[in-house]
Amino acid sequence: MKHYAILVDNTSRIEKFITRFINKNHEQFSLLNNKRGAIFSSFEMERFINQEEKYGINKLTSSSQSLKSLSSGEQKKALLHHILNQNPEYIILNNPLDNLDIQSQKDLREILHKIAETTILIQLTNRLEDLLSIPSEFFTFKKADLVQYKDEETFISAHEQLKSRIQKSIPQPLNSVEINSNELVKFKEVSVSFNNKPVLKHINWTIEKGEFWQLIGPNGSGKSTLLNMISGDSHKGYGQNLKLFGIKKGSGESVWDIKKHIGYFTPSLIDTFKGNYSIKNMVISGLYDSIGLYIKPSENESWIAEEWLKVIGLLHKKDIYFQKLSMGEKRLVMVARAMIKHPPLLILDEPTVGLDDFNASLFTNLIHKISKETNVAIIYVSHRNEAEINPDFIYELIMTKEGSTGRSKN
Ligand SMILES: Nc1ncnc2c1ncn2[C@@H]1O[C@H](COP(=O)(O)OP(=O)(O)OP(=O)(O)O)[C@@H](O)[C@H]1O
Repeated sequence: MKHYAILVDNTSRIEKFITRFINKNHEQFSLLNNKRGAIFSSFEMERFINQEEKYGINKLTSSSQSLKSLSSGEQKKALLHHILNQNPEYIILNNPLDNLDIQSQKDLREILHKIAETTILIQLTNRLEDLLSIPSEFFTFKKADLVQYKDEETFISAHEQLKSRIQKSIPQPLNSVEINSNELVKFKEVSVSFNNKPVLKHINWTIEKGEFWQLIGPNGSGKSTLLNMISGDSHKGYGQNLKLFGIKKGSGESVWDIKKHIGYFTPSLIDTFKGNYSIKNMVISGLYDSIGLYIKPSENESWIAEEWLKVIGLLHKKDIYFQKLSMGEKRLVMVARAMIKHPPLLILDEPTVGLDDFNASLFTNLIHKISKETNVAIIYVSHRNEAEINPDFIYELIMTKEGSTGRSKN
């Protein structure tokens, strides 16, 4: 049985490619047109979440917890379970390993190996390191062009060196944000549960100025829950022994007081910027923590935004609408926007998910430079060990039945 690997990048029209399978009019894969297929993809997950929100139908789990509130890894596992139950004749796997913890990645590779005996697998991946060992046919799909390689060796050697570097130094801020406390975040004996399900147990974690932390832990261990308590998006931080920038959470500060000290980026944040904003104005809006820019920027603000655009290599596109950029370019702009004021704390939640090798190397090189050239503290969450990411410390969540406990490591 033949299996297929297709290397995609951030220019690939993946949705269109997949739609052809759904509509059963794929010229290159016409042998699948009369077979029953399934799609393991974040697009498909979004479809199930929308269905639940609009019609209250949850086809993926039997639990009362909403699909949307499942962690990203839990969502993927629920979708996989649903697909396998349907015994499809072929499965399209769109970046199947993204969002999964290390053990779950291993488990998924094994499961796919087993079902490959009876099910045709078509793996779309934007990271070469994620290639499954099963495929016998190798392609690239860039923009809308599908190109086949004669064998695996030719395919791998054609794509190994996709790396990029940022040459310019990180610009200094126009004004520095003053914080009196050296301790930016301090969790002391913090425990959290959702509907009586314990998630975090006795968390003690202190982040000081300028420190670079990677937060790790299995799917569902509470990483995003911890970050949401810091960034102000979760009420779970109130009534707890949690200090942010030297002030106890819940002692009268507004969400905006906290947000102005934090730069935050997670890929889903991009969806909140739907208006027609030029990328230069997008970067400037980071000075105001606003979505869109409602004032005429000063000369200095305009200058510093252009300095940032030079760093990320997009000055020539400064007047282009953000919506028109590629996925990799959008993420660089979002980091420039988060960093323009040099917030004391930069939070990055699975920032490279969905990026191709070239854009992931550019993105992680930018994070590396920020950590070396500024005094901004960073919390970085990822299941991948990206080459450029060298944190000073690791905070690891270890799952137990009573909730995850945490430990710090250098
Ligand atoms: N609003 C909610 N209601 C119920 N349970 C929730 C809610 N939000 C989160 N949870 C649960 O809390 C646990 C921790 O979720 P969280 O998203 O913090 O995990 P995570 O470590 O970020 O996981 P992943 O690596 O998969 O992204 C999960 O089991 C999740 O289902």
